[in-house]
Amino acid sequence: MVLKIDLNNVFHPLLQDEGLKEQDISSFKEKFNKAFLNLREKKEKQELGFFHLPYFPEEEIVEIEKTAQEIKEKFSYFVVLGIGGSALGPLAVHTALNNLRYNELPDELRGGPKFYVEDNIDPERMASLFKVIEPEKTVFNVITKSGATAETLSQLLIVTELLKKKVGQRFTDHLIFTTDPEKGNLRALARELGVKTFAIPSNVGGRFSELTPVGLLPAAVTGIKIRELLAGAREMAEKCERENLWENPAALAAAIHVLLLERGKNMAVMMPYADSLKYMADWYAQLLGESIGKKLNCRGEEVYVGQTPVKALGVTDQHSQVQLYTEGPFDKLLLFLEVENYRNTVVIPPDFPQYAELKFLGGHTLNELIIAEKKATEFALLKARRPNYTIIFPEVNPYTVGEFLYFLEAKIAFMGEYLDINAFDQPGVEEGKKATYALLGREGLEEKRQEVLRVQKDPKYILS
Ligand SMILES: O=P(O)(O)OC[C@H]1O[C@](O)(CO)[C@@H](O)[C@@H]1O
Repeated sequence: MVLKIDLNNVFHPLLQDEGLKEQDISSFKEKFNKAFLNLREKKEKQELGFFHLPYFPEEEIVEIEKTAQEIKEKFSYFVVLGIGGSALGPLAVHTALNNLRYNELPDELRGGPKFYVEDNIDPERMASLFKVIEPEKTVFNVITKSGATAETLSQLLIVTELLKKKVGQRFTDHLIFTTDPEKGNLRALARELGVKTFAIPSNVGGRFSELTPVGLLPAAVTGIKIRELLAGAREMAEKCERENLWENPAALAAAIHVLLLERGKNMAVMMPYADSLKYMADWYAQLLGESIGKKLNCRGEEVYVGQTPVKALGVTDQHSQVQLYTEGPFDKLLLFLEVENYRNTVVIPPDFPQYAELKFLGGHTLNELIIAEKKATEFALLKARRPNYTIIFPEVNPYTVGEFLYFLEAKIAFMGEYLDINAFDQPGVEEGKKATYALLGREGLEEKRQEVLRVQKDPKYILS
């Protein structure tokens, strides 16, 4: 059961000038050949580690599975502390593959301990976490690729104090670190404290790290078959090696995004028709936003390129955003996520004579209804000349999720090549990070602090 990618509604004649023609793809072949060779070279030189993740070393998988088993036996709560790529993947995969009400299930029906992903540092949220977990029965998985992210390290300080109060010097038994193999504060702390630590390969950036211990450990702890995830990613990796543009799913989808971006489709909506895939749109928003939103190209010229990610949920957002998608500006490319077989079936009862006007619904299932609504929306968008494409999950399972994650990562890598930008850095977030540290009084940043404080707020623009 493999993922299918339906591109009909990108090439459909009903789209008229808003869509693409097959010739557009043919004329893109030269760009593809160059991108393909560049990526192959980067892969061979071990510059882009995510390409190798589907072939994750067996001994590391065994170690993850062993640790996950120990956690399941000893702990009742597993809390991820991380942000961005260190949180969105674990959350998306958990939501996709575990019961949607996982934490509410009785112990015997859950695949592992109760699971929380704490990315934001909203104090109300953090305080509320401490009302539902028991620290002495909790393991905190601190995830940060750089080992230097202020949000995550603040959380580490907070839970360390809490743990010390509850379990004393054994607090390190309640911590697991996932970080760079060599660099960063967290790696140094791990050495000093002797905390169990997993490595994120140094050539894998945060937003491409879901198929490393970043995602694999939380998945294994909550009962997800991580070998299946990797097997799905492997199948997709092989497809993304194809040297023919029409047969290479990542390269073709990337070409479509770039061609349509050049024609003003500067927004990319992801709209899953499944609550289980809702957080995939959050994960993808970071992947697309941070990777493709760039001021400079690889030659240092100012290009200000990007495709703004928009998150939506079918059918919920049919009653919220779809009006805009069908009649608003012609600036969007939509990506639907469709599920052929949901893991549950709910029947709409047929025999309620007193509800005569509802007869057309009775006897169907919610499964039929949600699929019909997706197809109807897709049709309405097509008629309104809005290009869209669909990734079809025969079923949401570890294998198809593995395929999906890898497909989108490879697509982003191709987009970066086509656009001649570095899809693997994020210089635009550095100014804000530095200003935060300066405001908190970090040594050596006094000048920056003064610069931030000089940007005065004019009271006349503050209303109350
Ligand atoms: O995993 P880290 O290093 O803590 O970084 C968290 C996130 O911060 C960023 O560096 C910037 O937002 C992301 O790219 C990254 O996923």
